Amino acid sequence: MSGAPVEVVDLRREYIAKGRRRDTRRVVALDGVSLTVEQGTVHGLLGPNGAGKTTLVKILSTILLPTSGTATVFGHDVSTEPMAVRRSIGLVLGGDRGLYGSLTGRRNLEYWAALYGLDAGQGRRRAGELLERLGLADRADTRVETYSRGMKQRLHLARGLMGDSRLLIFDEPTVGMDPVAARAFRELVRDLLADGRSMLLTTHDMAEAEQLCHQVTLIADGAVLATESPRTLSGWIDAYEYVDVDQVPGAVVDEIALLDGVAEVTSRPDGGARISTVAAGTTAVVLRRLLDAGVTGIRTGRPSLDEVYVRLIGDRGLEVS
Ligand SMILES: Nc1ncnc2c1ncn2[C@@H]1O[C@H](COP(=O)(O)OP(=O)(O)OP(=O)(O)O)[C@@H](O)[C@H]1O
Repeated sequence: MSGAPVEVVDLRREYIAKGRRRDTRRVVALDGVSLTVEQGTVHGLLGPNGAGKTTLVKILSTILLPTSGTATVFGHDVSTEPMAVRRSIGLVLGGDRGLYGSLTGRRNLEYWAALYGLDAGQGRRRAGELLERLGLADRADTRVETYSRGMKQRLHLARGLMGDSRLLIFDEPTVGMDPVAARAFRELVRDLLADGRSMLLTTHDMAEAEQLCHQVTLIADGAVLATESPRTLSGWIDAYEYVDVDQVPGAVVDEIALLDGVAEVTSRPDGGARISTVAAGTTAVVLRRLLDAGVTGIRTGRPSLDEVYVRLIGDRGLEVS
């Protein structure tokens, strides 16, 4: 059966969370998510902590079932054809999950090769190639518990590539990597693309998404805000700035709050304020007004990505429950 590498339609996933006094609470981790990963592309899932990224990855890798909606991998439904889905994907999780610390890197890979159905000779060959490819050859025969975080991350990558899968799913692939390893990862992604593979990766990092992805789905509170090219998204994000002032007269604040491109002014009890701007060029106008009014103690900056998400949700009138 053929189909896009990933097709998700109106996907919902709820968790029943247990409270302290045996009461239960329903947590909606995904709420009507739809997205498509096109053949031969890298698709990013970008969102703050708790957005639902890992839940989506787990559903696509058949670790979790959806509450409702559908998800298919190359046309195979994750709920009804999990074995076919598993054969098509290579999953790369981060951290210590799934690594055997008391075994060497090479033994870990050979073990997974057997799970992927490779015979011993093929497994040894493939493990050797991947250890070389990922810069782990000189530590291949030492125990994984002695590896740094970045080395473990590279071993995870090797594991995901053991099965020769057409779709690779990476959960926060470069967390813990040093810049050299992160660059090697980007090169690896390019090689995999040239090889005709498709990829889905989760990240908190807009710069990484920009360098790697063809399309990025911005997700917050379990809902899709937008699927765009990374260039468009970073344009939206770059438009957000803020100006912090130590002391500012109320009349000046009121005037600035009415300017086009000023999203919000929050006054602090100590007489200071944060002026949040959203349109390119607005910060310069705000600074001029402040200087004209004789205000000193001014600092400008950019909000964190998480703060930008909150603003994007508000500014674009998106209802996220
Ligand atoms: N097993 C669980 N039981 C209850 N709630 C859960 C469970 N797993 C996740 N959640 C909740 O579901 C929501 C989505 O979590 P998820 O881990 O998918 O987000 P995420 O985007 O991957 O976040 P992070 O970047 O922190 O990993 C969060 O509110 C989280 O607290």
